[in-house]
Amino acid sequence: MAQVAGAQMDLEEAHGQDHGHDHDHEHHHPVESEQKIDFKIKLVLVGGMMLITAAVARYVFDTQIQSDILAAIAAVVLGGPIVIDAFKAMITGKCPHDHGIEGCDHDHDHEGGAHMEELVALAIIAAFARYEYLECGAVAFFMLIASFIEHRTAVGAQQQIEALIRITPTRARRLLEGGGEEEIDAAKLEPGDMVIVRPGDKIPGDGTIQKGNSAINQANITGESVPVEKSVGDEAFSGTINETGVLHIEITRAGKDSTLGRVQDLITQASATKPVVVRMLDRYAGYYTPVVLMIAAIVWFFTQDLDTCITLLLIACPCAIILAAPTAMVAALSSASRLGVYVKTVSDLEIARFVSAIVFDKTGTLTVGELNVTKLNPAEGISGGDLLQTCAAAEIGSKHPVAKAVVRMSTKAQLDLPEAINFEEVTGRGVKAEINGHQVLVGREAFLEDEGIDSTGLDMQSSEGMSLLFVARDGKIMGWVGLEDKVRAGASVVMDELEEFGVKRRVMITGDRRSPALRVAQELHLTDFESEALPGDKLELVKMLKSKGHTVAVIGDGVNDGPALAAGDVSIAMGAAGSDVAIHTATIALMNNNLNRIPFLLNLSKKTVTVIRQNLLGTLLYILAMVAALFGLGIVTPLVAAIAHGVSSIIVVFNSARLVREGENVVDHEPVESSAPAKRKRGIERVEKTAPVQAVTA
Ligand SMILES: Nc1ncnc2c1ncn2[C@@H]1O[C@H](COP(=O)(O)OP(=O)(O)OP(=O)(O)O)[C@@H](O)[C@H]1O
Ligand SMILES: [Zn+2]
Repeated sequence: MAQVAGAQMDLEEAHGQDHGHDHDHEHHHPVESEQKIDFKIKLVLVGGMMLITAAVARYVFDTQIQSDILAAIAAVVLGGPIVIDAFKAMITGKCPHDHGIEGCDHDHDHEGGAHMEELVALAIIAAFARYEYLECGAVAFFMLIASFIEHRTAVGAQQQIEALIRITPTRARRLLEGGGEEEIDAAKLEPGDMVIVRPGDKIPGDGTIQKGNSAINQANITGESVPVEKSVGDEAFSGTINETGVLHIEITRAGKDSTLGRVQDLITQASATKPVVVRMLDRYAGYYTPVVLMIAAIVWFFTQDLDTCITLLLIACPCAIILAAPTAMVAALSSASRLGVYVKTVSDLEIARFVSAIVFDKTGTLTVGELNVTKLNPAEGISGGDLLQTCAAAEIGSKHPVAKAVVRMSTKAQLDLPEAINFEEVTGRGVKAEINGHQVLVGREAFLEDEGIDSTGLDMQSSEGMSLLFVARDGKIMGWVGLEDKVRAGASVVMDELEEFGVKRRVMITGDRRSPALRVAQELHLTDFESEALPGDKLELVKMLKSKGHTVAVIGDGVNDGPALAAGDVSIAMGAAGSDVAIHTATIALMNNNLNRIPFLLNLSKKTVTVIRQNLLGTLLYILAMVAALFGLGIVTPLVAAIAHGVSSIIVVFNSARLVREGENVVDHEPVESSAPAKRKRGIERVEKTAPVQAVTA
């Protein structure tokens, strides 16, 4: 009980952060279902009271007539809707157990072909026909209670979708060109609009901060508990909460196109997909009801005892079986999304527990991806300033982390950058541009070599552990720029957890040089690494690992690694918030950059499957025990069966709800952790002796 309440609190909290003006909005679907559920609650309360009164009346009065009249009314009040729903379902072929999501066709798919209320409806009718009103009412009562609990707990798919709809911003304050501001519907925002967001307000769309700085609580989207400091030039996401400062934001994406909109799509899609077990059950579902009815008919033929038949129908009603997998899946999806992990189809969640090899990208995945220029090594006759200036001028058009680092450094050094023309970027290799009439090349050593540039004369002594950019002008080498990156905080802990989980090969592949790659590989206890890789090599690596029988997960930032991501059995895009590519190419979108979400995901997968198995096995045992008790001992009556039926569904729902709490102990690390360069070299030696790291190709 407490667990489920806790989960609901989380959802509620997300709602509670709605400061002020967002409250009075209307969303037709949740409102509709709320009404339905409210009505059901009243029904259950009224009916339940009458039943209890009827049961008491049976003992108080000498005759049974008073009790019977009350019980009959209760039976009609409680059982009526169930019988009507079941009839409707039989006629339309739709599952009566709708989750209240309007226009969501997947509902009846969800429950498969087994219309779980048909058998109960039949039992209700049979009991009513035999004047067993009290039993009849009790059956319906427990049935309603069970379905009510399913709806109310966080296990209801709808709960999760509702929570996301609640965080959708509804109002925005748009800045007018002539000064001043107007309040408009957030849905009416368009790219290019400038909005003002005050502390406590929700950010109405994705956009870039143009003025001000603030701490932004992004927990809604990225699952990071700690607010993120943002200032001019940073990206802000729809539905996140501005905590401290006043911001002017230029909208880049609004409504459905925003990160929030995409996340909502992902959740809706994911809860419409089916786990493998359910697909299997579906195949036989169509036969289930007829078979049970036949058995009941045979039993009746031999025993002539309608009570036994009614009891049998109740025992055989597969509510708990039908709830077993979907409730667990939805609970797991919801705890994943709380940590910023969005799974597109539930089968990915099932596969994740088998992962035995993981391929990581280096830059931006295992490392922070924010490089720093730490050394300039100009060739003879070239000044350091000239080298950096030329390099930065050529790189200004590139979005690669190395390019950003070089440009940032040149700004710091207050260099004026001449304009580059005929800029061209060769993916994973480097850039070409014309600067002040000179042909400039910047990139990896092999890139310059291919262009016929000789870099052998350069001093390479101090390049150990650094990423290098080689710069050439008019066919002559100018020198290299040395850059360094930091390994992500907590990455080595994550690697240890992965090893413990059974991920035998933890492989890094990078386009970078061998020396910095080796450094990262050793620092993180990776099993293999491949350096100086070309974009196509990632795909080859994934294929190779698969051919060795591994279930492979690929983790990247979605840039340049689309094919490799697509080839993985599971693919995870890191830092997917704000990146359309990443959300589209990967099967799992990780909205933040915390590597600790990976072991969490693998463990969640394992636990989810365990919970599903517990649910199924437990239910089967319960059914067998009930059947044995019915025929062997004759101690099971319709009333007992009705209670047991409701209880079994409730147990399944609560067991699944345990998954909602998964990941509550996942802590986010401080964003940056650095290893002091001086210690590093000695470190390498030590690690090498204890944990040999081999190149993949070897
Ligand atoms: N815009 C660029 N300017 C200069 N060099 C580049 C550029 N893009 C790529 N390179 C060179 O090509 C190499 C490989 O780039 P790539 O993007 O494939 O990998 P990476 O960023 O080094 O690492 P990872 O593969 O781990 O993300 C880089 O290390 C760099 O030397
Ligand atoms: Zn049932």
